[in-house]
Amino acid sequence: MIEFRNVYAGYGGGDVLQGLDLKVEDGSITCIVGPNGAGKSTVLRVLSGLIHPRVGEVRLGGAAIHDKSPAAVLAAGIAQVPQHNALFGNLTVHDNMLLGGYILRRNRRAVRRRVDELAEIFPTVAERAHEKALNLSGGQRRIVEFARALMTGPSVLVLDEPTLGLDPKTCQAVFETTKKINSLGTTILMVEQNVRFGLKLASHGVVMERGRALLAEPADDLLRRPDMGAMFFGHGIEDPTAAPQIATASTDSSGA
Ligand SMILES: Nc1ncnc2c1ncn2[C@@H]1O[C@H](COP(=O)(O)OP(=O)(O)OP(=O)(O)O)[C@@H](O)[C@H]1O
Repeated sequence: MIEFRNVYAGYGGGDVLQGLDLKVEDGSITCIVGPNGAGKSTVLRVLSGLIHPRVGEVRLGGAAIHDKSPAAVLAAGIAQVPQHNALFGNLTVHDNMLLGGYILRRNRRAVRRRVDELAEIFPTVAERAHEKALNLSGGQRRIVEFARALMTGPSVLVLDEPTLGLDPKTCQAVFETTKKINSLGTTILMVEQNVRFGLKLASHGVVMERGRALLAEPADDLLRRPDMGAMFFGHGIEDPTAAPQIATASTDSSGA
């Protein structure tokens, strides 16, 4: 479990996080939503060791991580998928994957074995292995970015606004890839502007406002709250212009 306890943190001009308490259960997909400036991205920066809290603690599996460097946080098992365009376009998919592994390990054989494992899970990694990354479609690129972030074998994957600027088809690839990664045992913590997308994908939802967690509930319950859209986002969260339609096999067959 990841736990933020009474965290105050910011950028020098005052605290953005104002006594944040937050729990991310093992095995969950936890999505943080909230208005602009609520401090959502700051939570991720604190977690990844880019900012250290002025007050409070962040724990992973009971061990304090709030004073660690980004490299140490990665080594502890928390990996982040950059927002987008994170691949080296002129390198092949395979070489991009290798680079993801060399960050932590110099053992070439172990790194190659890990690429093979991930290529079994994500067919794109195998099928496009020798293609330059810049020749992939948006959805394929996202899949490779996610797969590469798994090269270090993290227990937690962090996604910062994974649908930002993406077309609906690529959003669908993000949706399915995230579900797959989670079903294989990786905990996901994400921040998402697209509230409907994020809460449909997540098992747990957290609503942040002014640097604190206002609500923390099962994501389905948050989605059903009639006051959510009006209270925090200025529009109904079922507004089709506010979110792409995400098709899931079990709940929705209307297509993306
Ligand atoms: N690098 C920075 N230096 C100084 N202030 C920052 C920096 N990054 C963010 N802030 C400020 O911290 C506050 C919270 O920003 P943060 O990015 O965490 O919010 P957010 O909830 O993710 O919002 P958004 O959806 O707009 O990204 C904002 O007032 C923002 O201006």
